[in-house]
Amino acid sequence: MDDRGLGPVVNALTVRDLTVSYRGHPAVHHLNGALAFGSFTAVVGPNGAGKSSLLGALAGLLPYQGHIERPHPAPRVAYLPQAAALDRTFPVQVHEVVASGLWWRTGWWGGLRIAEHHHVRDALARVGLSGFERRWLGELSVGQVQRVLFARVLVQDAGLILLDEPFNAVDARTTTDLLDLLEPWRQEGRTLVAVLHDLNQVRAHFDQCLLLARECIAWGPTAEVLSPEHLERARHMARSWDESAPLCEGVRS
Ligand SMILES: Nc1ncnc2c1ncn2[C@@H]1O[C@H](COP(=O)(O)OP(=O)(O)OP(=O)(O)O)[C@@H](O)[C@H]1O
Repeated sequence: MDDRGLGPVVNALTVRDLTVSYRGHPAVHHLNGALAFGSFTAVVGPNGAGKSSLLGALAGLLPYQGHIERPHPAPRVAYLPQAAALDRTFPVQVHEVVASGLWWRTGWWGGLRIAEHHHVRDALARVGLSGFERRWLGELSVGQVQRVLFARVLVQDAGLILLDEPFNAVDARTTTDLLDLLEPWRQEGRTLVAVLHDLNQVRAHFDQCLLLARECIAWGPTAEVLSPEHLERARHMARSWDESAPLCEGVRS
């Protein structure tokens, strides 16, 4: 939650005046706030609100202006991209995708030892894909691919987990199964940020919420953030976006 004026808070991550832009057009404007350790934060907002751009910057994948501050030692970060960003034609097997989440144990070019193979197998079992190790990614359904990506997150054993639309285009049963994986993370004290569109899911599973419409509409306890006034303001902002507007002064791409 936003820590301005609230005194010392131990945060997994703090953003100060964060702006993410593409060719000078800001997708996220001057964002300030923080993620308390162990908090579950949903990022919501209309299409084009900058939610994926924010996660990309937090994951260290996109350039930004402003500051992203992490404690020392910083928690390891796991990032689950939007399914649409994944090339499912890439010839890779399920066990390789999951094992890529073990780089922090093996190094980028390290081979897997027995223990790592067991981690991969156990993670696949937890997401309901026992025996799928040698299947090609391109053979799997959208929901099964999402389970594979969750298995990769599980083996990453990260303190800060970033999920971009993790339940997009997956059926109700898969969503329920994957939502069940989140609750242990709460008990384990992991910090979670997820981009979501289903506000009922947000209310049920996330104590904190950031409502984004390129700028912050509200950031704090979910019940306060998802008020009719805030949601209407976000909708209103989205109607007024002009993709051909002049570049924001001082903003680099
Ligand atoms: N790679 C890119 N190059 C140029 N512009 C981009 C790029 N990615 C996103 N944008 C622009 O940044 C703005 C925010 O996009 P972003 O994908 O972050 O929004 P979002 O809230 O995640 O949207 P959605 O809910 O549709 O996934 C949009 O105007 C989009 O066109």
